[in-house]
Amino acid sequence: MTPTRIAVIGGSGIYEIDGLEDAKWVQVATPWGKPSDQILTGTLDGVEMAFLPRHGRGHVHTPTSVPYRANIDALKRIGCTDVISVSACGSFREEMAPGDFVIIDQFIDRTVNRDKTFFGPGCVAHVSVAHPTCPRLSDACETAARDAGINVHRGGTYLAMEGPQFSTLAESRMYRESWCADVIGMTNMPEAKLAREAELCYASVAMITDYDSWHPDHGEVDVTQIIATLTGNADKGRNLVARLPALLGAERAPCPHFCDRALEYAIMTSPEARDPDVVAKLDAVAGRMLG
Ligand SMILES: CSC[C@H]1O[C@H](OP(=O)(O)O)[C@H](O)[C@@H]1O
Ligand SMILES: Nc1ncnc2[nH]cnc12
Repeated sequence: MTPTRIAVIGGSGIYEIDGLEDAKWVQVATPWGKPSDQILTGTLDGVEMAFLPRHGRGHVHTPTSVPYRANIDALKRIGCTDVISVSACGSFREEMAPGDFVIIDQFIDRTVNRDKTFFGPGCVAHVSVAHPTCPRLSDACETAARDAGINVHRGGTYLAMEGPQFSTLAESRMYRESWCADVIGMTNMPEAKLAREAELCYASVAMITDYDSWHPDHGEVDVTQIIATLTGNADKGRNLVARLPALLGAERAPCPHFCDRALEYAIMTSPEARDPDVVAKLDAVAGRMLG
């Protein structure tokens, strides 16, 4: 058993969480630059917590400029074991209505302008992301959502687009009808891939804010409307997060889905061929395998 530390990455409209004991904002330096913001640390029901606002307080980062590698490295570096992403998303399904939550289990990565791996020349690794989210952590999120009285859907495919513009009507229809995506957002990729490389359990909670542009009875996507929906549902998100420590516990057994051992057979570069500078940057993310 090892100590649990639950990280919450808050998306648009979520820039802090309340109720933490011994709460303090800490700056974490990483070899990948500065994270989006300081990290709010503390405990909740006796469990270590960490909160990072993805876009920074005041919403300074675009979906493209979010320093995804620094964020995941910083969370790993301070001992986080589980990462829960909370994100605003558009819906491609009539039944996934604004105000509902979806526990995501698949992604289609359409982002093109982001650093997607910690590895590179001098230390090459290939992890599997066939199942990019952790079922154990997703179970806890689903239970927390149901107990909080949230209308929650278990399972859904998240289309990650580059943005920052919303989709055209033709794109929206294609993602929905041909690609069978369920929700759309701009940030969960490469975040989920990097969490897997860092051997962190990752779950994604999508808060539906709109119907994107495909829906004949709803207009174009509009940020004001998105923020109004988010604000109206902020209590639900807070309630869900508050229930996680009791569900996950202060001590954790190894992940039955191997998220915390994802690098076990992934590193290809032989020890004598590894670049020491590249290896040094991987101290937090892959120290278990390279140290
Ligand atoms: C404010 S609407 C578009 C913006 O909201 C979502 O951000 P996040 O996933 O961090 O909640 C979406 O991905 C876009 O970045
Ligand atoms: N329709 C949408 N498309 C992309 N990102 C979003 N975030 C919230 N709604 C969105």
